[in-house]
Amino acid sequence: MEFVKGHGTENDFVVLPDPDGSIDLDTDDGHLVRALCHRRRGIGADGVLRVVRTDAPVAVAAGVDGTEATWFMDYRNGDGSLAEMCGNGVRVFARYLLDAGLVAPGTHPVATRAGTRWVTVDRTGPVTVDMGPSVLGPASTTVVDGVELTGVAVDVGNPHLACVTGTPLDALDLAAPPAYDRTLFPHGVNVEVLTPLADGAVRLRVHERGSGETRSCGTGTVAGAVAALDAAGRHTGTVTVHTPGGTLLVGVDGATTTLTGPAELVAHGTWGAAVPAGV
Ligand SMILES: N[C@@H](CCC[C@H](N)C(=O)O)C(=O)O
Repeated sequence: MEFVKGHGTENDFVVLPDPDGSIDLDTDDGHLVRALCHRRRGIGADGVLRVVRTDAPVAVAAGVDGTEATWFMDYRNGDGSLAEMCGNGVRVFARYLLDAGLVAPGTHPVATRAGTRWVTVDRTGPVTVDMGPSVLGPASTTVVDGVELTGVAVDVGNPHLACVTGTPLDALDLAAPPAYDRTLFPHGVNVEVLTPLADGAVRLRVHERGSGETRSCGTGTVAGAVAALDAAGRHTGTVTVHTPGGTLLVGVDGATTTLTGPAELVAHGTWGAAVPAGV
């Protein structure tokens, strides 16, 4: 099985070219995905980006909208679970499409479980995705490393709880899944902790549903920017988001949000391993 390894601000992915959608990623609740993403026994990644044609049976069965897009980003978290969207992933996905000669430099639609996203990619430089509108929800609390934090629900196609806090970020242990309101987030949630907006910028860390603490999260970055603006009494603006893995730029206007940052492919190879038990 051919694979490509890529990352966006160190949020890393195994890219699986599978135009016909013939690779079985579903058996045993995503056993193959867990094996690929395992950092000791596999390739190692936060998630898998399967590259599938929108007219392939698995894409049709997933209910993706193939009217505009030729390619479906079938995203899986490192634990094998499905997620609706991945902001860094879709930028790496576009980098792969360009590198593989499947699209030309420019702006292209990519189908995701959260709908179509338009991604602008060139041979070099950052990749920008129109993330669509972010929807602010109610306030809610979480407990991170024994510290109770208040945040705001933000729907970026996938669920987030973004907590703007004065608590020093570096001291927090984000390895364990934070507690959250299961009524508000019945399908789980990604939890961001971030500093208040200062000089147009924030620092942000994240615990991702299905992947644990990651070095960056694109949808989380947008959720954090929207929450930081909201906390500052604003609903539009441009926010520079510093994550442990790098810096992203978020634009928020009345209609949509955009996410800009690096997206790189770093390796390609062949996965030939028998899928190990116990992952
Ligand atoms: N890292 C991604 C988000 C991946 C999905 C997330 N863990 C979820 O389950 O919703 C990003 O860059 O947005």
